[in-house]
Amino acid sequence: MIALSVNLNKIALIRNSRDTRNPDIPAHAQMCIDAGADGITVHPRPDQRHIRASDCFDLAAMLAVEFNIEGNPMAGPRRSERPGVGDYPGFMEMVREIRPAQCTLVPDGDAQLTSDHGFDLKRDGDSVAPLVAELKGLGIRTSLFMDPDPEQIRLAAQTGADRIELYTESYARAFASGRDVDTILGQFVRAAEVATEEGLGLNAGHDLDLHNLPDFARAIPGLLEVSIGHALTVDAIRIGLANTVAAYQRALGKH
Ligand SMILES: CC(=O)[C@@H](O)[C@H](O)COP(=O)(O)O
Ligand SMILES: NCC(=O)COP(=O)(O)O
Repeated sequence: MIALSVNLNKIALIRNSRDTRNPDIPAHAQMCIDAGADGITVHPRPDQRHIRASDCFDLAAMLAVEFNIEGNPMAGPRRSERPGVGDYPGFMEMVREIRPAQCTLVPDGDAQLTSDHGFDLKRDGDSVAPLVAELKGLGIRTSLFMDPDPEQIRLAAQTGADRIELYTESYARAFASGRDVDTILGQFVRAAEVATEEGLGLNAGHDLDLHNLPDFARAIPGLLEVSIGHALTVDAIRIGLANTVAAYQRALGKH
């Protein structure tokens, strides 16, 4: 069965628009879990635009499901610019202390609007591999955010990573446009096959939604987990959180 890990970034974005604890991130996580979510994902960025370091510690203290923390392993400490908000301690510093079930390394720069590319391990493999080794040494399942590029995925296996997360925006865009869907989906099927050949577990995420998820879930061999936040949050506003989580579980083939 493919696990659904709900990403809480956009809930935190709403919370940050006021000096408030509403929505309360741990309480919202619990509602997702009560509605059937298999895990919780957050992406604490250095500017703390949405998920803050404090949210990660609050969630770690209460979650009874898998906790997946995503982020750039090279992101160092950053002083908070907002009164009452603690500083960002650095991504690896935070993960070392929290030791989540899974850590997904994402090569995001500070100026990016959102995650928009996977690792280039031809260039960065030598710097990523020691970080993977350290995280695995801490008992943390380690995943790398990757484009559906077989050569890069083979390099991901050489870093010692446990899993990769396929960056699915190209599929989501093709699905929305109706153009080249089979070709693009075929790229993801091949990427999944290579991941399995290399002994890598397979996750996927970014811009997945209720429309494009069923075909993706049916087509991709060995898919273990999807992490979904943006579209899921919008759907929850439209049809309610419990209905939304149930709808995404159905879209994954669970009834
Ligand atoms: C890595 C990825 O694709 C998403 O998990 C990421 O968390 C999206 O970040 P934003 O929610 O900041 O757009
Ligand atoms: N890793 C993908 C994720 O956690 C959420 O991405 P999105 O659904 O917000 O695009």
